[in-house]
Amino acid sequence: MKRIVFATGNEGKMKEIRMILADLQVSVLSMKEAGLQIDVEENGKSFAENADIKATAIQKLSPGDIVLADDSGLEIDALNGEPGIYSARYMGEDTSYRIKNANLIERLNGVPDEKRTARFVCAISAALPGGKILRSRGTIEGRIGYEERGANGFGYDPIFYLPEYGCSTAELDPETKNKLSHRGKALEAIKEELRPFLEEEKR
Ligand SMILES: O=c1[nH]c(=O)c2ncn([C@@H]3O[C@H](COP(=O)(O)OP(=O)(O)OP(=O)(O)O)[C@@H](O)[C@H]3O)c2[nH]1
Ligand SMILES: [Mg+2]
Repeated sequence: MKRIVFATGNEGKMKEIRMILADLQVSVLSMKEAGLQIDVEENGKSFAENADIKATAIQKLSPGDIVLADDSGLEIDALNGEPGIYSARYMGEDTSYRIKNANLIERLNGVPDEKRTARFVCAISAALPGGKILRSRGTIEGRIGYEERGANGFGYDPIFYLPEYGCSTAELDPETKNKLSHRGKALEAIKEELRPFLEEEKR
C-alpha cells in the first residue's frame, strides 16, 4: 500500500489526521512510525510557510514518500491575532494548556461577547517526490469562552466556543469536530489535490 508520512510530533493532531484520511487507500504514518524523529525549526512567517518548511524537511529524509505537514493555530481578534503561528510555543512549549487557557481568558477579562471572536487556522502542505508541493488551508470561526469546557480534542479546544452549536470544540465528538474544523476542511481539500498523484502511483 502507498505511504503518506505525516510530519508532526503532535499526538492530538495525529489522531484527528488518521480519522480524516481513513478513506484514502494509503497507510498514514506518523514521523515516529516512519523512523524519522528530527526537530524542524519553524522559522516561517505564516502558517503556510511553516507547513512548507516541515513538509519539505521531512520529505528530504524520506524521498520516496509523499510527506504532509500541518501548521495551525488560534487567532484571537482582541489580541491582534495572538497566539497565531506561536500557538504551540505560547508561554513556552512545556506550559500546560490549563495554564495557557487560563492566561488567555484572563487577558480577555472585560472583553464583551461580540469582541471575543477567534478562529483556528490550518495550513497543509504536501511535499511530493520530485519537489512539487500541494497546499490547502481551512478555518473555523468561534469565540473565546469564559471557562474551560469539555475534554475532547486538545490544546485550546476547551476555550474555543461555537455559538451556533452552544458548546466548545472540546465538547464535540471527534467526528463532528473533524467535519467542522480547520484541520478537517484543509485535509478534505488536500485529499482532492492528492488524488491524481495517488492514482498515478498505483499504476
Ligand atoms: O485546541 C486546539 N485545537 C486544534 O484543533 C488545534 N490546532 C492547532 N492548535 C494549536 O496550534 C498549535 C499548532 O502548532 P504547530 O502547527 O506548530 O503544531 P505542533 O508544534 O503542536 O506540532 P507539529 O505538527 O509542529 O509537530 C497546537 O499545538 C495548538 O496549540 C489547536 N488547538
Ligand atoms: Mg510545531
